[in-house]
Amino acid sequence: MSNETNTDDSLPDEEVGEPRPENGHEPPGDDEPTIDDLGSDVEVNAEVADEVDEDDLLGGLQIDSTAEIEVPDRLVDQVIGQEHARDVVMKAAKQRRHVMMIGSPGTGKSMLAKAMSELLPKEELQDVLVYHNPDDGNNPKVRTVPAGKGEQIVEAHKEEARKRNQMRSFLMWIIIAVVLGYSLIIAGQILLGILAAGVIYLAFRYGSRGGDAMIPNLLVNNADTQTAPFEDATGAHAGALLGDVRHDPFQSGGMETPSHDRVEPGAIHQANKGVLFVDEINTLDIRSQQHLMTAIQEGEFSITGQSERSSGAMVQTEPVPTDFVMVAAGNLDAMENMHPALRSRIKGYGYEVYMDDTIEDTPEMRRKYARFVAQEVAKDGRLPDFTATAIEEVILEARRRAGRKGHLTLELRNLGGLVRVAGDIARGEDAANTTRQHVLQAKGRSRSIEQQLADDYIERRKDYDITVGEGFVTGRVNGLAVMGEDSGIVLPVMAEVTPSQGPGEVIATGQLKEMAEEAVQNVSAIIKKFSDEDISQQDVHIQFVQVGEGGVDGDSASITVATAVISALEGVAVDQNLAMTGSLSVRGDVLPVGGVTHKIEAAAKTGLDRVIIPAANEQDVMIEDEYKEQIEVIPVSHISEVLDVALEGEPEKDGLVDRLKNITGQALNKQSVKGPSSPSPQ
Ligand SMILES: Nc1ncnc2c1ncn2[C@@H]1O[C@H](COP(=O)(O)OP(=O)(O)OP(=O)(O)O)[C@@H](O)[C@H]1O
Repeated sequence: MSNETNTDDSLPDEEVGEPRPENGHEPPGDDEPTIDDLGSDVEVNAEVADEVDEDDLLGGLQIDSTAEIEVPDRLVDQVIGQEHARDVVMKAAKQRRHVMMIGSPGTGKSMLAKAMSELLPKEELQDVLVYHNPDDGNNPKVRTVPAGKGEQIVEAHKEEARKRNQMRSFLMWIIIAVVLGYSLIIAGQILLGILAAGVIYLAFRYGSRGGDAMIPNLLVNNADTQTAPFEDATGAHAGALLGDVRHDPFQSGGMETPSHDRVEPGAIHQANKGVLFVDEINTLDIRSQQHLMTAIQEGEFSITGQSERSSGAMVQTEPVPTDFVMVAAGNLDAMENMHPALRSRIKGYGYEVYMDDTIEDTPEMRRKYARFVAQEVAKDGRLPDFTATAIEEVILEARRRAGRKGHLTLELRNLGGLVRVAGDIARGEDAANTTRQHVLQAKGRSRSIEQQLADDYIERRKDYDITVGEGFVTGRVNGLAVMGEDSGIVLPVMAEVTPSQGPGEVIATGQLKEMAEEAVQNVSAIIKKFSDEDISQQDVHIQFVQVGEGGVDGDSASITVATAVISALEGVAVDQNLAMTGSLSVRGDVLPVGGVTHKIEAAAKTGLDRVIIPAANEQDVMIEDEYKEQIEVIPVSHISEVLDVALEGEPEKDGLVDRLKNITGQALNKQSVKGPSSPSPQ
């Protein structure tokens, strides 16, 4: 999904409420660049087949390795997918607007923010100097000059001070010579002469410090900056974000460091005329968020000591420019928990954009993924080039990780991790190229913590034979859940239905209570419709066996809970060689859930023979070849089909299960989509 504020070109600006200018930022003009005129149509610079075979994993690229793929110079051209975000970043760079990017980790938020800094005009960059204020030592003066001038000014002051010091030294030695000469030769007082010379020396030393105090402190130096600054203030403490004034242990008596020399810039000052990037913005403390807001609003922010007990707190500079464009990033939580006024400031004066997690799998896109592999190889600088088949394997993995038919994942940081591990393996073997074999090995090695935990969990369960049940058990169903982002796990659910003293209750523990209650409510509506039984008069106990290390996503276990409850209620046993995932609607429909591929693989790894998934998810199944032979996938669209597959034997005539199983009008769809068909109970 992609969504953004105020970027729909098809609407007139007034109608969409184009953001208002702030800090003298340019109002949007008609000549805004589009992606095309800023060079979005980046084609991989290698030979492409005249007629592209739709199934060609390289999208028609005719290459032997990544060495033949040219990587574009500009970061903005290296971004894969995220067309909306790219478009927004380009507009925002032109108009100097703030941007909020919300989306999954590793989808290119900081990359785009950095790309934005490359698009900002370099000519506007400034240096900032802090001067001693002779009228008020605690209120240093601030001056702004064009980039590169700051160093020259400081050098000129240093040169002047050097000359002054030379002059003073010269004068000092003459006076010392005169005093010593007079004392020794005329007065004959050696001791007094040496003492007087020492006093003169010290007086000159202290005196010269006043000259040093005139040298300004070059707070922000953009002399060698190639692009507009990019400052990452993620997780910065107040001093690093807002600037600070160091403590001075001497404070007075001639030994002190002048206050302007103790001033340190914050990220907001260093980002002046550039981009300030803040990831997980909600993790900044409220005071910092408020100050950030002031800096955005005023375009300048004085620096003061951040620690109240330090002498730096007495110092406050004149305002220092903070004319930056802010790119705030994070996931949905970050947006909800950020300071509301800061959020509305970004909203009112900028754009909001939701990052895509996946992108449509087209030949053009696959060519860009090939370029992505080349980019990662070039960025690392040490990895052997990837062969064409190695690139194909990475693209296959991008498909698999998308978890959505016809799409490729855009969580490219993780995919880049796979590229690096594969390259490192090849490098370790001194191979000339990274091959498909290396990528396959890397897939095994670059397992996330959750994956390792899940695999370990599956191994241990095998030891105790907890999950892989032979035969049929009443009230116990193998559910499936996802740990982290990419690891499935088998999660058995147990149900027991007992008569209640008062109104019935759903008794479930921990984080899953809510989900269990909803599942039981939905199944009780269905049960009521097909039998005289009212389970609201009974206590339903639900246990999720050994949950703890991971979580269950949303209501994906609700058909599992429903099946366990029906099984317990009717005393009909459930096939233990089967796992299931799916969300249950109040009408008994089985609705789609996330992570089906990982769940199916977990069931296969655990040794189960069959797995039920929602029919709507059938297209998302991208299981590895090795599991295809091991497990039969049964897509279903109604709870009646689930019961049909999962429950043992023929139901009692006209009983609840019989009625549920025979719901008319439901197209039963139980063919296997993957693997050999194995007998499934009808
Ligand atoms: N859309 C993309 N196109 C090309 N490379 C990408 C893309 N997204 C991520 N990458 C690769 O992943 C790396 C990390 O991405 P980036 O730091 O921009 O992610 P992020 O969205 O800011 O994540 P987080 O919020 O965790 O910081 C990039 O340096 C780049 O190599």
